[in-house]
Amino acid sequence: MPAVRFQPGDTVMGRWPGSNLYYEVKVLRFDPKTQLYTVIYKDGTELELKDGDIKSLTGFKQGRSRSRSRSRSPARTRRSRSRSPARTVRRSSSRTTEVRKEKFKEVLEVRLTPVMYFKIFAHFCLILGVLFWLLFLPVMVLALLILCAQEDASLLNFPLTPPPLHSLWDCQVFGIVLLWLLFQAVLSLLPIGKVVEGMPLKNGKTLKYRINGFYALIFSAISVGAASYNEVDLSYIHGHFLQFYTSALIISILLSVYLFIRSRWAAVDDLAPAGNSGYVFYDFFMGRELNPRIKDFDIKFFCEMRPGLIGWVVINFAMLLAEMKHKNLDTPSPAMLLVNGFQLLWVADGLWHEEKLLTMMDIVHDGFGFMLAFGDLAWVPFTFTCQAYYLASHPSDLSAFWIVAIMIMNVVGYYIFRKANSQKFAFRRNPSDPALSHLKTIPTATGKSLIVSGLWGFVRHPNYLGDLIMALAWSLSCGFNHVIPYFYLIYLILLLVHRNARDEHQCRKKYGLAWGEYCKTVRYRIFPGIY
Ligand SMILES: NC(=O)c1ccc[n+]([C@@H]2O[C@H](COP(=O)([O-])OP(=O)(O)OC[C@H]3O[C@@H](n4cnc5c(N)ncnc54)[C@H](OP(=O)(O)O)[C@@H]3O)[C@@H](O)[C@H]2O)c1
Ligand SMILES: CC(C)CCC[C@@H](C)[C@H]1CC[C@H]2C3=C(CC[C@]12C)[C@@]1(C)CC[C@H](O)C(C)(C)[C@@H]1CC3
Repeated sequence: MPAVRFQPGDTVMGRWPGSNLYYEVKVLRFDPKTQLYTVIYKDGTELELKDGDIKSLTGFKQGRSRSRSRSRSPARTRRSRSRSPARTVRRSSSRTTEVRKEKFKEVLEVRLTPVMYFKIFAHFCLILGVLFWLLFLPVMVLALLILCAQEDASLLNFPLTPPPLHSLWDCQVFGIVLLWLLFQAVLSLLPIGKVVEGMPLKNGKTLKYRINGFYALIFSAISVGAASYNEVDLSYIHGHFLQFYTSALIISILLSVYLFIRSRWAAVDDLAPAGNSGYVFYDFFMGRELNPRIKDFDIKFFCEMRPGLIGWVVINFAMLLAEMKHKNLDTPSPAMLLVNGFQLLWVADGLWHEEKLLTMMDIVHDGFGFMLAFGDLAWVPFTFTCQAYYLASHPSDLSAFWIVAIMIMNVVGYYIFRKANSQKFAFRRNPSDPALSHLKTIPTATGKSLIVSGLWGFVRHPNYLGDLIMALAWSLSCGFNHVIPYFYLIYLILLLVHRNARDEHQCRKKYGLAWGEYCKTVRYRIFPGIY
């Protein structure tokens, strides 16, 4: 049994339930049976806290120099936090009521400052913003798909006539999507491929992941090929594309609700840094739990890499067959072949390097909520396929010159993307790797260094640049008749510019002056000479 660290009367720092905020509290007693401390906050609130939620004043002050957000009064920020079911709140005595009245007066006085008005306004905007994205994203994908299928796929055709609701639903399609998810889940659980450890979590532990994405791609390709060979008509996907989207959307909503509900029972250490504000819609959108798992099955890792990504290439193939069928072609058009080939390469590359995803912010930092569930299961397979969907019903006659130019562009983009990602990964794993000894570096106070030559000395995010060059090649394959095939490129520019800002903010915090020096040496973020 662990020793009792604190005695009645000790002043310590207690975590406010469901948040990462600590306040000064007094220990009232310790219950050896439940192993809980009863503590009293300055506003008279009595709570029972676990040992792990209490820090000594000295220990906390040392930690606080790292995190400055924890010294406010709980009464001022209580509305933004949720309560943990594991703990009980007791407020009873008249003394408590008196203290609370006093505190309420103080709170009102504080709230009436312009800063507090601004904060309330900012929170209000945040909730409105999240509600907007929750409704807007699914509708936008639907609009994109409707537009893509129209003979004249011009944006000028807005507003679109929405299809009748019942036409968006098909039980059989829903069943196929469920089967696809199940098939991919079974493949991911097969005892093939190595098992690796993820990055250390807040509590110092690591999770294990089975890396077999590339095998899953091969298995899926063989299964789809066999189905097609046995005259299963894959162009059915093209004919029922809206219904497929609706099914994926419904599943992503159900999954997000499940994730949100189960997060109520998650331990504090399992929660993501963002997504635990106490605002229901915001937390639902961002995701509360960092790595939700059912036994060893990691739901986030699975969704990020499997059903959507592999689904993307299967849908592309279905569009290729649909193009041949509808246009009575013996072979697919060159544009369709380019799009299929380029995107298959991108997906295969991602699955080949699946392990690297474990170090990315999506896995290490972001919670798994509606944004990623919808993103992985609906956004990726139904917007990333938009070029193939477009080509299935719109011609793009490419001259031999264009075909070669586009292929060169994709090769250049892929080279930059792969080389930059692999170089950084190898350098992080072993900075003294002899193969990287030619690279110039800047040391940082954390002990890690930053590469400042080669691709990482050209721009600060060469991997983003490579990705964008490839996206441009994919879009150019569809010609210049409509802007719709450029949707992916526009999305990627916005996403990567935002991601770059987020990443640079983190790096500035992590590396301080060294990051400043890196930015001075390598002036442009993504586009040389422009941004
Ligand atoms: N198609 C899509 O939808 C999509 C969306 C997002 C991302 N992506 C792709 O995913 C790939 C990974 O992107 P990511 O967003 O995870 O960012 P990333 O560029 O792979 O990682 C950024 C991190 O790299 C390290 N770093 C930065 N500059 C460095 C330098 N000069 N030397 C050494 N290390 C340095 C820093 O972390 P540490 O110092 O802590 O190691 C930084 O936080 C990219 O190729 C991107 O294009 C694709
Ligand atoms: C508007 C939204 C709903 C946006 C949703 C975005 C996410 C679906 C993407 C954000 C980062 C993306 C990403 C991959 C998949 C899609 C995202 C999660 C990725 C895992 C695909 C495989 C690649 O090789 C990759 C590892 C580079 C890539 C990383 C980023």
